[in-house]
Amino acid sequence: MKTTFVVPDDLEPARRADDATAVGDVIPPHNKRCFGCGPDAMQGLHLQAIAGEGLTATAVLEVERRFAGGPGVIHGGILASAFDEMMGLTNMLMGTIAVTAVLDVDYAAPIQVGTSLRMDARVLGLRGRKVYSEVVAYDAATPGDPLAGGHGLFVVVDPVDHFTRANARP
Ligand SMILES: CCCCCCCCCCCCCC(=O)SCCNC(=O)CCNC(=O)[C@H](O)C(C)(C)COP(=O)(O)OP(=O)(O)OC[C@H]1O[C@@H](n2cnc3c(N)ncnc32)[C@H](O)[C@@H]1OP(=O)(O)O
Repeated sequence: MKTTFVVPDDLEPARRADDATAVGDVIPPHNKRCFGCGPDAMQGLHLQAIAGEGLTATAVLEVERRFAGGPGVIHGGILASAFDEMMGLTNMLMGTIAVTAVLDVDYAAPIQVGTSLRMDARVLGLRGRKVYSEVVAYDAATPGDPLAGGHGLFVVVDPVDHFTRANARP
């Protein structure tokens, strides 16, 4: 995979919360109306990320026709949304809330509508409030070389303070 995103080589280790979603269970949606994971987001992705060992999670995105960009292939923004959500949900296994500051996507190959896309995400480590995460996507039916990959820099926030301030803006 190619990327210009720089992951510091001296990250602090991140730790799974004691009360994190059990391995094999679906990480609960953080907001029922979330475009990425919310069951009530009618036009959303409805991602269900299964918690893995440590700070990892996996989900499958059915690449529906409504997700098309170019003819027959996924829209780049939809893939970016799915990657953002996958890393955001995986970060929640730490028991903290972190919002995206930087999102980097490597669109290595076209992803066809009608296929199933497996996404494997993991937290790479921390630097103070900064969380570095990555995600890699494969064709779920014929795994081989990754079709795309992503990195994110997330910042841990106090969710009440963050979203109260965000919603108070005129
Ligand atoms: C109530 C429960 C609700 C639960 C909801 C769960 C939702 C979440 C689920 C997830 C859903 C999916 C996810 C979504 O979709 S989240 C939605 C999309 N993201 C946002 O809306 C975030 C908007 N941005 C902000 O609110 C602020 O800018 C944040 C909070 C990110 C930082 O502002 P804050 O004032 O707090 O902190 P700081 O500015 O001191 O920065 C802190 C550190 O970070 C470094 N830095 C910052 N930006 C950048 C950058 N661009 N490049 C490189 N570095 C950057 C900065 O240098 C500093 O580093 P250092 O100097 O310490 O080394």
